[in-house]
Amino acid sequence: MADKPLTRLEDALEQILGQVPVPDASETIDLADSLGRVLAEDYRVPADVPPADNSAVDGYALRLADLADGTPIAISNRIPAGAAPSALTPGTAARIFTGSEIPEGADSVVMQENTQLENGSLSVTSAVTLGQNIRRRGQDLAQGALALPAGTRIRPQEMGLLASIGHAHLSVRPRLKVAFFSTGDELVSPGQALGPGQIYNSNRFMLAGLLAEAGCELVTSDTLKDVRESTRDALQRAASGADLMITTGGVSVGEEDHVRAVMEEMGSLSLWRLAIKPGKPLAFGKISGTPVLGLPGNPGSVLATFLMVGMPLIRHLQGRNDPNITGDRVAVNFPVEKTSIRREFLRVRRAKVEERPVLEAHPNQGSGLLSSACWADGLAVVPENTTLEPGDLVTYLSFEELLR
Ligand SMILES: Nc1nc2c(c(=O)[nH]1)N[C@H]1C(S)=C(S)[C@@H](COP(=O)(O)OP(=O)(O)OC[C@H]3O[C@@H](n4cnc5c(N)ncnc54)[C@H](O)[C@@H]3O)O[C@H]1N2
Ligand code: MOO
Repeated sequence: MADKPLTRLEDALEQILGQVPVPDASETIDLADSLGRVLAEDYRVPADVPPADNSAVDGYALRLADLADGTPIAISNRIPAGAAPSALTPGTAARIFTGSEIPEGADSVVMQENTQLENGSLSVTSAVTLGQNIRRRGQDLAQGALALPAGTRIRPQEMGLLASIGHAHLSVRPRLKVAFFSTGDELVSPGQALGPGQIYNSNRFMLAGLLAEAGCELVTSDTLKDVRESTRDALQRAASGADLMITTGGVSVGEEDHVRAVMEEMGSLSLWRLAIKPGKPLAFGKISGTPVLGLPGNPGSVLATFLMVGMPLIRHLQGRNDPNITGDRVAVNFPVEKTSIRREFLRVRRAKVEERPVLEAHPNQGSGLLSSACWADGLAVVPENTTLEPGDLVTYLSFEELLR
């Protein structure tokens, strides 16, 4: 398998997503708890929002024609928000407030700053147009329209919108259950003293953060020794309780790289080695039917491969319908002098030079490093077999967009 050409990222994603059916389970939750969840069904609008024409300002509701001769008009009514107004007496105005329903017979609202009151009669001090300051019934959402389709990930604005159409409970996809394993004899948990040859396990914590941002439930987070049998046992045991398993490390070519070897041994390794940098040794397969994404061990590679491969897989498994991530085209302010057959993801930061956006690259792009990942706000995509000169445009993917 090592001799096979490296797989292009698009082909890898197509292969991975093609092997993984979207689960169709759902559960009912309170609207208040729905942030970050994914709608399991379409939500339609049961009744117009807003339910009636209402005022956009504090002022006076009147009939435009009654202003024609310029004489002041009497104020016949007062309509606080929440009241059901009676019809406007012809030739008069009604005191009205932002959000109050427009009384029948009124066709315009004048802001109170553009009026004068004298002896209880109203004069208008600026030009009025028909219908001004009236928010029409159904202008936000018309009855019967699709408010939000199944597959929508709920942000605060979706919570507000679902509340505005009266839903206290929602049908959502169950949170994706993810089992995570970091592998490596050298790994020690922060808080303990480092012995010779040891390093702190950073992937475990970075993955916990990434999975939380992605709205997943972390059902297992274990650290495995570089031992074939225990790696196999741990993955087999976790498979039944997880929708997805993610590992870091152990996917390269060394004899201590057991994750890939276990997948291979069990006949479930369907993808290995991608034409991306960092992240070449990424492996994908299934164990007891559960997808396993084997990310390389280097922490910089973990971040890039989680964002570029893990996130599309997670979105797919969550049944999400969001549009593809396209990024922005931004000029680089650095050269890339050496070509590579692997598409490269550089840790970059968006900056401005003479008011024009440019990308700066961190000088140290080593895949073992996280300092450059913390400095950066996104990834610049250098296509395969490409050199760049300052000023050339590349695709910039912000971490924010990638984790959406
Ligand atoms: N002969 C070859 N050697 C390597 C190749 C290759 O093609 N041929 N590929 C290199 C590339 S690229 C990568 S990436 C790494 C990936 O190797 P593994 O996925 O097997 O990862 P490990 O060897 O287990 O670890 C790599 C590196 O990352 C450190 N690490 C691992 N886990 C953690 C963790 N949880 N927290 C912090 N750091 C971690 C580990 O100590 C190693 O330094 O292989 C290259 N080699
Ligand atoms: O693929 Mo490795 O992640 O380049 O260092």
